[in-house]
Amino acid sequence: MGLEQWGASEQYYEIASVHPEYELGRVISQEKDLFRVVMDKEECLARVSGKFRYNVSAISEFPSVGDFVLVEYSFKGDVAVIHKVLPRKSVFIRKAAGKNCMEQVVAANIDTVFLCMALNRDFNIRRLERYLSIAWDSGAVPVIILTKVDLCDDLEAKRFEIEKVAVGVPVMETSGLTGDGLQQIKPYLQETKTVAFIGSSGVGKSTLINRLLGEECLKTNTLRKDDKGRHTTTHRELFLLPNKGMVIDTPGMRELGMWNAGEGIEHTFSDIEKLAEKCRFHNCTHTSEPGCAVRAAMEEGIIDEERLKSYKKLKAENLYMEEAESYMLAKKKKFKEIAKYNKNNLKR
Ligand SMILES: Nc1nc2c(ncn2[C@@H]2O[C@H](COP(=O)(O)OP(=O)(O)OP(=O)(O)O)[C@@H](O)[C@H]2O)c(=O)[nH]1
Ligand SMILES: [Zn+2]
Repeated sequence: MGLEQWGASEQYYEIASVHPEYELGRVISQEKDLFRVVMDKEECLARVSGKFRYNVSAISEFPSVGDFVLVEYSFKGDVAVIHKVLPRKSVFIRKAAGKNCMEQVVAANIDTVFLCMALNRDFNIRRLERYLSIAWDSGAVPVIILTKVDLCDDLEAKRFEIEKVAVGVPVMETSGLTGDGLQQIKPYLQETKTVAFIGSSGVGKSTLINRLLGEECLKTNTLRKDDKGRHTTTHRELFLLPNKGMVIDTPGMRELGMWNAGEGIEHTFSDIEKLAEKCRFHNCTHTSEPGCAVRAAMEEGIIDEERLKSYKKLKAENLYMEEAESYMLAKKKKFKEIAKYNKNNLKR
């Protein structure tokens, strides 16, 4: 079975066979510059090679949880060396938190991305549009998981709001407390498939995963717990569900900034995009131009004003980051940023 149970396909083995000096592996967790990698028969800790570090031209090129990599591995206990990250079939990227112009890979090679939002105060349709945009851009298939259904007393109203923004996306109502709705998640947990749980801190991602692990009869629960028996996710980690694929748990995110997610935004707001084709000016900003089909639709109540605002905001933010990045690349500042990232990551 080996690495196949961790999702390694024929294609990855083929690429690896060109480099017999290296072993194929998958990154299952990361702490600073140290990666835990599973291989066909063994597991090891690994760092990227100096050459890799030197040649990298974007921070997103560094290995991340879910990545398939080629490692140089000799003895158990030794820190192995990562030489290559294999092409990703999907990657969920956000702008790293803070004022910098850096991207952060949240998870790679995922099949389904569970966008988790709690049905209590965390509920925020505008944030969901943001998550959906990045998810559609990632190449993974988004599914919306509404959590803490036991705490919700206006389910109908919330369902109605979700329906307006999540066309064509499956929506599940769940409770990690009562176990409600868990059955709907199960069809996505399949051998060789990887799912990731993404959402704000405290929405109940780990509670759901714990339940899923429990119901899969995992004998030793590998999720770490703090002294209160509570689990707080501090870093991303990929878990194997026996015969039922893989799960990536991610720490809760406060900010989810756009990073080259233009196509995802277009997909998420395809209703507005379609209307925009009918605007008189092809570069219409849908603010005050005559013959604007988008504003007309808004005035008729077909499009929510808040949704239009959200669309414009995400587009502007995305464009700003794209421009900032090309400016940094042109001024070679991007490389300084990578060097700084390298330095910070090597500090222990
Ligand atoms: N009422 C209720 N509480 C829940 C439910 N799921 C989780 N909780 C509680 O919400 C808190 C946060 O749950 P976690 O599973 O740690 O949340 P998380 O999304 O993994 O949080 P981070 O690890 O910080 O990202 C805990 O106190 C849970 O007991 C639920 O369905 N209903
Ligand atoms: Zn317009």
